[in-house]
Amino acid sequence: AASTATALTAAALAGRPYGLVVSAGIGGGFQPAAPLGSLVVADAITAADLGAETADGFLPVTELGFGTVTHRPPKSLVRVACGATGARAGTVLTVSTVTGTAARAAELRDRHPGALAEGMEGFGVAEAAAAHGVPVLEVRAVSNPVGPRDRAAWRIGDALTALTEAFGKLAPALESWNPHDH
Ligand SMILES: O=C(O)c1cccc(C(=O)CC[C@H]2O[C@@H](n3cnc4c(=O)[nH]cnc43)[C@H](O)[C@@H]2O)c1
Repeated sequence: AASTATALTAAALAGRPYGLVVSAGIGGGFQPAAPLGSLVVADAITAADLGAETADGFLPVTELGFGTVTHRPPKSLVRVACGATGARAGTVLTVSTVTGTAARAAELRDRHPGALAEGMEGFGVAEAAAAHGVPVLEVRAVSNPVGPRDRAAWRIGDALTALTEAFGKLAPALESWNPHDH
């Protein structure tokens, strides 16, 4: 978030503002919807653990009366990104703690039925982009299942290969994206 805000501010001050922010990386995939090596493009970027724990369960900051928990990339941008890369569109959760148990995965799935993946940076990047009025896109290549911690199940190399291939197709598609499309 800090780096994105700094880059956006520096570019704006230099008179060459960015037109789009892309947050990309590896991530955990909710199974079976987002298999290892597959790509997810966020149609919602949601802070999954930004709020308060209460005796009755988790309350997002929005229910505490302030803040934001979801940023929504432009629909046309999501469509273009999925069309170019074959990615699935769904909610990508931003977490501060990587999910490591089946119980936590189930809790997140209950709270966010549209979630396909989780990562750690998307929401902060989206906050910075929103502060500058710049659209945001989040792309995750699935390196591990969301669930019980199992380092043997990680496929970071495969995910990075998928992400690299996706960017070969994504970059030209983004160049031709018209921000005024709906
Ligand atoms: O130690 C672990 O059990 C563990 C499991 C998965 C990921 C990590 C990381 O520290 C990854 C940080 C890095 O990768 C992204 N990422 C990848 N998989 C996940 C995930 O399942 N949940 C959240 N973030 C993930 C993350 O965006 C960071 O860039 C450790």
